[in-house]
Amino acid sequence: MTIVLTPYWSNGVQKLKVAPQPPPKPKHGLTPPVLDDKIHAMRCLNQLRSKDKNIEKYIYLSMLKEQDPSMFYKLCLQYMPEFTPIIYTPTVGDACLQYSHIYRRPEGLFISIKDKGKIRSVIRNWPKLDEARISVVTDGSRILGLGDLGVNGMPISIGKLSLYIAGAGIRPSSTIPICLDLGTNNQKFLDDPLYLGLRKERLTGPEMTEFMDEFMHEMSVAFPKLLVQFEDFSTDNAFLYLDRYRNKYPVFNDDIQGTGAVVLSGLINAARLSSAASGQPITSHRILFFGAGSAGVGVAMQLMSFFTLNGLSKDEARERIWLIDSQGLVFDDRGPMAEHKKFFSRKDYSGPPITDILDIIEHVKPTALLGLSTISNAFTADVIQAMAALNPRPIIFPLSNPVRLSECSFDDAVKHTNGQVLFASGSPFPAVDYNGVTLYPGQGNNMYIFPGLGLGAILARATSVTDSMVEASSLGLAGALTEEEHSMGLLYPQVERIREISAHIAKEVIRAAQKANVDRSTELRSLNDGELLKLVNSKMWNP
Ligand SMILES: O=C([O-])CC(=O)C(=O)O
Ligand SMILES: [Mg+2]
Repeated sequence: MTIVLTPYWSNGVQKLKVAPQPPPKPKHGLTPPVLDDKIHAMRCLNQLRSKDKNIEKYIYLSMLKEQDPSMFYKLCLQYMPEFTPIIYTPTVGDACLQYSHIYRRPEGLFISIKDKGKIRSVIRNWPKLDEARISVVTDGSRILGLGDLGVNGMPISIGKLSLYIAGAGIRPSSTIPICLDLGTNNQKFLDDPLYLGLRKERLTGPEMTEFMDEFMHEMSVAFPKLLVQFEDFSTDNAFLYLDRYRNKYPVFNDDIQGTGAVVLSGLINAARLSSAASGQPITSHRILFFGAGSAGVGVAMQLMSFFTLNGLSKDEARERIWLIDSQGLVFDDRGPMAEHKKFFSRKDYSGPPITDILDIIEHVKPTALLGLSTISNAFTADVIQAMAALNPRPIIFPLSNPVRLSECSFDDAVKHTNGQVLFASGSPFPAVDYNGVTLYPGQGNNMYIFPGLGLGAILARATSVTDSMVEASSLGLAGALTEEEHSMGLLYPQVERIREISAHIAKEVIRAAQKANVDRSTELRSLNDGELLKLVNSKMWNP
């Protein structure tokens, strides 16, 4: 069947597909005599590759994106494994650290605490109100593992949205990077004359919540079709805002839910291989988290469904998970603790605190060790060997970003497990040759999830992003591996296939939205799976 749908980027008035207008051709004589598109792509690539510092590459690509977005996204799609570490993790981390120094021209929307009470008028200054579909919003309070970077957090919103455009075909003009300036507690920035944000201690408490309430309300009024992705808020606020707004507006938190979904997906594929080697049932996995912040607990929550999908009750699932924070194993009798840790705090242990990770491994006997601590090299040779002694194929996921904060390298994980490790990291590591075999690391980064999850939520015009939609994105990703990728021992699909993967995830997310009755594009319900996938693909913008 064919149906005519409102394009997802239109304002709803227009019912037919609108072909975007190509930019006017420059007049004769105003461009060089020979300017071939393919050769120009090579020229751009050569310029990129001639820079020896990654931050220089980042700056070059930012300029290219501004001056020639079509070329930028074309190259980005064609050279995904080369581009993502520059426009995204890990180089985007350096771009954030240095933002106030490398800044050239404004990009995105800045809303500061000084705008409280008049946020509406600031939002109204955004040039493309009708087209907005997705916004990535940060307050810079916990950028990657780099801490409070204040208004220097803007590049993270920009980087995530570049991946929405490249990876899920969201139209560039439909994206809004936002950085909220609520001050910063980063003294180095406060002392820096070049710092671009307010010189003010970071706002907390009721005034901060009032600001956020006003912001979210005005966003929903100005952009009725907008999905909001919260990014890199400090742990407490990440949970607070997700909880506060998730039933009111279409929002999700990438660090809690996106990371949770991507790790669940990798764990599903890793656990199959690990259980095949050990002969133990899938439900017997024991998962130890090193790090109990927003990402750690978000992932732990999502991993519950790994067990419940395999038949365990919620209580049984919770008992398969252990947390380590800065004081060691998290258990009830240890004393007061942050609210978000309580759910997984162990009730079955009441001895003296266990603080050493090796002692905790000895006590828990985990099959999987997940790092979300931002403590570089916390998984020492001893730790990795202890995991290998317990498991024929240990699952080790050092997930902290950027790469220098990773709990261990792929190389070390391979070496200390005699090549048996099932590995995924948050940031990219190179492949390793071990005994004549090339082993590939997984990249358990939420970049596999958020483009497809967002696209699905946008196309379904979901009123909220339900847990079932997030879970669908995760299962969609886990199921997206090809035969060849399985035979290579991969836990995640190859990133070159991002568009295909995002389309598949989006389709699953739309189905989940329909089941949960949160879809407003109800006309999509009558499509069969093939038709729905085709429709998703047809909605993608191509450079
Ligand atoms: O941006 C990334 O690479 C993943 C992420 O959300 C984070 O580390 O906060
Ligand atoms: Mg993040």
